Amino acid sequence: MMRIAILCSGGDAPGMNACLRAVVRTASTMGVEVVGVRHGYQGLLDGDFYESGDGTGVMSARSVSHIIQHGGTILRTGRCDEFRTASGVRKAADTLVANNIDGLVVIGGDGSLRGAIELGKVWSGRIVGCPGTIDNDLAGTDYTIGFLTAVATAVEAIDKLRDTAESHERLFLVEVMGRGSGYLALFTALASGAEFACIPETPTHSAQMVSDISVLKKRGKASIIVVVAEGDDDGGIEVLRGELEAEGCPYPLRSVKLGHVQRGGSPTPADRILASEAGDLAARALIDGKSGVMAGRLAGQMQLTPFAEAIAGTKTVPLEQIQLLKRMSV
Ligand SMILES: Nc1ncnc2c1ncn2[C@@H]1O[C@H](COP(=O)(O)OP(=O)(O)OP(=O)(O)O)[C@@H](O)[C@H]1O
Ligand SMILES: O=P(O)(O)OC[C@H]1O[C@](O)(CO)[C@@H](O)[C@@H]1O
Repeated sequence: MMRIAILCSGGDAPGMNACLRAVVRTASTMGVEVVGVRHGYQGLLDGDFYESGDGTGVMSARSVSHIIQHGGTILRTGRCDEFRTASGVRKAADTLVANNIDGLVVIGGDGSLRGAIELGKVWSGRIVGCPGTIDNDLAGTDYTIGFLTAVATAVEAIDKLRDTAESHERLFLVEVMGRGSGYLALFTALASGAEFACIPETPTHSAQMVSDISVLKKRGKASIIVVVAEGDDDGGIEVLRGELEAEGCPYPLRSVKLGHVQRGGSPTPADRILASEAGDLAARALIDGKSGVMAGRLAGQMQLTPFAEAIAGTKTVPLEQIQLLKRMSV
């Protein structure tokens, strides 16, 4: 009987559970045993398996009942420094061999897929990835699992901040996550009606911003929301706040970091469906003999993309949406 393992790695993302459920159920239906690995790659180093009750670590279709709606991951996740070393990767491979594992599904972001590439160099088993990260920084999929939920969470927070901004006639700087990508900031800004998005992909000029903000003030805008990506080139939300103040920003300023709030919570239906489709495709592909590929959805079509292409950094925020935000902020 074929045996595959599954782990979640990197930051948790809403929909990881839905993806896990899909892998377990599709594989079980195809007569393949699924062993859950806890705490990401650290679990491979430690032989830390899902607590199945019988010591096998095997996840049945019932073990993933009613998790589709929950954020986080029942397998736990993690960032593992030892796995970044050659000896760590070797140790992980040894665990897989010792447990007769034929294939591995990795749910995680670009770092997790880099790790999968390294593992594939020393382990003869097959590896398939699913894009689980709120950053949306992987090519080979329009959206990563968790991204749209994180956008929804940030938008909900900004809707509340807008009430205060409007009542006090203030400008709020709101920092969102996204690591080196501006996707989360740009989509959050578009969906919340924010006036500006400061993202790593475009230069942030505080003097120009104050000039634009002053025009909006004259046009009668009571409040301004500026969404700032954590990876913005200007140096972060507090640096930008200081610059806007120094340049004579015509509104009183407040700054809010949304932080890890964006990572948690129940996945949206769109994320649950994407996660289910990706997990199902990953399981079928692995059982079919595929390896070194990530399951994603591009323009409505589920497809497999080689790891190297998925992490190549070729995915850029849509320029037309940057322009759309400008046209909406008048
Ligand atoms: N170059 C690499 N070689 C070996 N392992 C790696 C490499 N890069 C990352 N990893 C492993 O993958 C883990 C997860 O990577 P990382 O922390 O970058 O998160 P991620 O998968 O990009 O997810 P997220 O986008 O949510 O942060 C790392 O902690 C490490 O164990
Ligand atoms: O949870 P940690 O380890 O602090 O990592 C935070 C990072 O993880 C992410 O949430 C997901 O990659 C990034 O947006 C953020 O920069």
